[in-house]
Amino acid sequence: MGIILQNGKLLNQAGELIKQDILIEDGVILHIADQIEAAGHEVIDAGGKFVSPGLIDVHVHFREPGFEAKETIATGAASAVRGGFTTVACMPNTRPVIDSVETVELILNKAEEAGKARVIPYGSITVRELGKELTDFAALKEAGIFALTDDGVGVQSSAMMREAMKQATALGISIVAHCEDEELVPAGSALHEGEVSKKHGLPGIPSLSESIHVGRDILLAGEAGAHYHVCHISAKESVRLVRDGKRAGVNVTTEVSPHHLLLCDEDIPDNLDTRWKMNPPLRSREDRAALIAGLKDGTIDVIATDHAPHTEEEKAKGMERAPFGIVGLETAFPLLYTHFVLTGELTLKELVDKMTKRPAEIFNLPYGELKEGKPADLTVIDLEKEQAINPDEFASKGRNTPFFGWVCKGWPVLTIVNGQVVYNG
Ligand SMILES: NC(=O)N[C@@H](CC(=O)O)C(=O)O
Ligand SMILES: [Zn+2]
Ligand SMILES: [Zn+2]
Repeated sequence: MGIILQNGKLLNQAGELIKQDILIEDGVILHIADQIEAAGHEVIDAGGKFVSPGLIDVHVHFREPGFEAKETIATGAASAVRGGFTTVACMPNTRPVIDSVETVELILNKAEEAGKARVIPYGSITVRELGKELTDFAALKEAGIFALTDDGVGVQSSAMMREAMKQATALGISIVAHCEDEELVPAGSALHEGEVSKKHGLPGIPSLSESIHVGRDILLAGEAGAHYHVCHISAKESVRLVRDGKRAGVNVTTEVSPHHLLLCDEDIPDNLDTRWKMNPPLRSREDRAALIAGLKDGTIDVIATDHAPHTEEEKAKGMERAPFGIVGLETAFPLLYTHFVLTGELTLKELVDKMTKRPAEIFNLPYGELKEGKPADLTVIDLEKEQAINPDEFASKGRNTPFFGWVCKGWPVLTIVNGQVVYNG
């Protein structure tokens, strides 16, 4: 016996919403048609709502092992499916760092136990993310990593990155980079270096600290023939470099976070509330415009949340001392739908593709599309439902979001992973 999801509306190639039924059996999409007879199957009525391929997020921080007060794999995976995400790739800046087969296995086991979103761990590029010694890429690949990254910090040594690109390419693994040249980042800086940091008399984080690594790495990726992916792109110069790299035939891809698309440094309140503190920082209004342009012209491939939960106590330490990072899984779709699709900046299909099909394509995942024979990962989204963002309702332990109180439409109401209903809100 399978499940029939009846009465949902699916996007077709032309971007129109068409009413279709979906038959799911043994975790797989068996059949999609205008109408499928119940014939003994369990029926779920989608009530005319939008049925999307399950959302994919290639950049989340789940904090386990080591920082379980911020988030665990179970709470992170529950947060993911509440936000409509069926597959998430979790970052290795845990303690221990995900630099060994044992830690990869621990995460895969915890994710399996949680039984919510599919969680695929990144392995670190360097041992303990210290930038001194490469990890055993072949062993990590064998253990089931998503890709390699030292997210949280940049790989400072060009020689180390050059060698990483060579080894990863030989094994068919992507290199994913947090781009930050530490020498260009003043101690204690928290805001983008610009008018707003000046106004507050604070040292700033220059765009160059990101763009220098983006440029360097695109050259290295070109040499190695690597797939190189830039994390949380934030500066207009970085967008230009990625655009040029693509034109030159380098296999460079990039992601942007909802907060960098929606906010800029001018939006940071004068009291310097730490819910506006993340790395990279909110940059200028022109940077934000360049990110939107890059998203539209395909320079920026995907949207990823960089979900980065921290405790209330840590975030209460003030702009200079609080940790960088905001949560994002449970607000991404409604925020982007409301502020980009309903405003006419993006079509629904463009937004959904950046959160499903495209991340699957660039990382070779068998998900991201509603097609017969594909794993049954899908999300029912109520495009009419309107409500305010309320962090107290999050499944995540993290409550640190600058979007509290924002009224949005487009809330995920039902999430299915591998044919199992894992969220029904
Ligand atoms: N983005 C952030 O502000 N913080 C991330 C680290 C990172 O993504 O670089 C974290 O781990 O908290
Ligand atoms: Zn990062
Ligand atoms: Zn991150």
